[in-house]
Amino acid sequence: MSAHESTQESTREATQESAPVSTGASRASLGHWTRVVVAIDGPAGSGKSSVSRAAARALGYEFLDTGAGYRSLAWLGLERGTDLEDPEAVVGLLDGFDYAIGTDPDDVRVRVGDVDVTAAIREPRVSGAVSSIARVPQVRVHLNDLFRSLLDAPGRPGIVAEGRDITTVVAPDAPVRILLTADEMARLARRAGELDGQSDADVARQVLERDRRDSQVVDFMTAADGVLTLDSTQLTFDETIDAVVSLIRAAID
Ligand SMILES: Nc1ncnc2c1ncn2[C@@H]1O[C@H](COP(=O)(O)OP(=O)(O)OP(=O)(O)O)[C@@H](O)[C@H]1O
Ligand SMILES: Nc1ccn([C@@H]2O[C@H](COP(=O)(O)O)[C@@H](O)[C@H]2O)c(=O)n1
Repeated sequence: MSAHESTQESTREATQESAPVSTGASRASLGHWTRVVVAIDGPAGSGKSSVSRAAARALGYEFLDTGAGYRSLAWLGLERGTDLEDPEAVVGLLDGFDYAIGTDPDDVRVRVGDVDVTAAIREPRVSGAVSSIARVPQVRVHLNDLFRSLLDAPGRPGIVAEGRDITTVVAPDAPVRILLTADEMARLARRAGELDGQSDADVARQVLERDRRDSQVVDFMTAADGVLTLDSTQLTFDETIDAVVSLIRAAID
């Protein structure tokens, strides 16, 4: 049985459960983690961010959007007029990079220095530039250290972290690891019309190009050993949230 099939099976079983929310972790070992760490990866538009956030809310967990860290560094580079194709110049941005992100799923404001960049980091100019800084190894090491410290920080009994390499690099030993996928047409349809001022064709080009560049650095299209695959192509948004919550409950109850 492939990882994909076995996960669909476990998703089906888990979705049928109606167990109450549990914040304990009796079945899955937390390992060195101080709380339940849920790692979710996937390509652009798969629903990682919105689904992870809603799942965290449903479970009373925190939520960590790791892409916001990369986007914020790209935003800083654009503000300073840095050549983002020059790895040395990009590494220079890390010196004194004063970054903060909220992990309350109801308050995910993002700050760089004194500037609230929550909205700015979603602008197309940032989406178009972010892959250039994400390919610099020193950037990844720096941000991964930061992400790990947030995952292990005191707070709620669990945290859902989403990105591209959370299941494989940031927290390969997380008690729950999920690859959230959806086929290309579904992902593009979900993204279509989301970004003001851009045609659907431009949005599609941007999403596919970002995936192409990002997948040269980390593999987020296939599940690593032990990672559950959840294909949301045929699921509604609410069904996807339910499936993710059920997978988490099944793993920790
Ligand atoms: N199962 C689903 N069915 C329909 N729409 C969905 C589903 N999952 C997510 N969406 C919608 O798809 C859009 C993209 O979702 P989201 O921003 O969470 O994706 P993402 O994987 O985090 O993308 P990116 O990596 O580009 O930030 C959102 O409008 C979200 O509401
Ligand atoms: N774990 C991660 C998360 C993100 N990236 C890079 O950041 C970009 C923006 O991420 P979104 O989730 O907000 O779309 C993404 O395109 C990657 O370049 C990453 O490398 N690793």
